[in-house]
Amino acid sequence: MSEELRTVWWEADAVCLIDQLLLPHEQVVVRCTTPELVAHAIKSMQVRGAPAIGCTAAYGMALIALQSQAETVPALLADLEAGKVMLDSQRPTAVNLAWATDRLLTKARQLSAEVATPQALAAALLDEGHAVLNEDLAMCHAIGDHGAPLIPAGGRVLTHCNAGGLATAGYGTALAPMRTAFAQGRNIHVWVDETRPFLQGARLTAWELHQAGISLTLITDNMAGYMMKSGKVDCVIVGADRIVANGDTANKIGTYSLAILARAHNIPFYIAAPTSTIDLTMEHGDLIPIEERSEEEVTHLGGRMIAPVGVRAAHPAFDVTPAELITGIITERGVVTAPFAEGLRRVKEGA
Ligand SMILES: CSC[C@H]1O[C@H](OP(=O)(O)O)[C@H](O)[C@@H]1O
Repeated sequence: MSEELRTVWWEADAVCLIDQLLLPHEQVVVRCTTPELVAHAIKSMQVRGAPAIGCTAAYGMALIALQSQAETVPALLADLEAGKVMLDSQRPTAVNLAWATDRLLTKARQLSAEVATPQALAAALLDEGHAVLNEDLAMCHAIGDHGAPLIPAGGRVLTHCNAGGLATAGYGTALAPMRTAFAQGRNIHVWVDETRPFLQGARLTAWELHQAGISLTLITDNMAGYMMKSGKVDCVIVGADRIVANGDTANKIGTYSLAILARAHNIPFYIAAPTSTIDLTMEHGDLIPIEERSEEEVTHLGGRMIAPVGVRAAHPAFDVTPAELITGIITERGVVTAPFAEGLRRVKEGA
């Protein structure tokens, strides 16, 4: 199997990441040498996917500390508070962004009484950024271990968007069960939704699975129901951007439709996500902020206008799947099934 993918990493005083806007035909590394470049990478989706955004933002906070001109620790804390506001504002739906900036700011406050200089605090925050990344990698593999046995004997999994290594530090969430089952020698086939309008499936998931040697078929989003009705899908596994206390889950636009189709065809529908994607502060899915992205991402394809000039387009980038349509939520601490509230609290609190 190809060398394990790395999506975001720290190197030579910069947050480095694969420019996902250029995949699959170009593999270009972006070096974010300033917090503003980190913010741009998140907003523009050079890096995307909830856990990958979280890892990037964690290093973004460390970069803010390392480049701060603060002469005292309290002044550095003020810079970090402002930096959190700036980074959190780049994208609203994936909870991992605010989770990561909050973790780094909380760490800074905890250490502020112990460290003597802003430089010492900055060094400690870089270590925390490394911890976030390494924990994410471990969580992805654990999700693979818990998720692989859930793939039915037929091994035919439909997935949506990209919740693979490119959406995490590496290895992936929704793709982790397929990667792990494949590594265990199982016969796996993945139906990959292209995922209009940003084409994360066609450009990123297809690239990842092809690189890993895992069998796949690319389909347009409107083929999913046909494949299910034709008996070609054994289960659905998708990622998540925010899972709230009752199990309602925000994920890429089109996920809700898949959940309805899966229920209609009695096909198991799984969410795969690390516990960092669980947000117990929100009671239900109606509270999840849904990002509206530019109309041009719908009216244009590959930089070329596909709609008539002057035509408006809607572009909600996510939708919410109600908990009652979800068979199970695969986390690094095990699989949570209905009733979700107690199980999500258990895995989130690490019990
Ligand atoms: C493992 S999180 C992946 C998640 O993020 C994607 O959204 P985007 O590409 O806009 O960042 C999509 O919802 C994926 O399921």
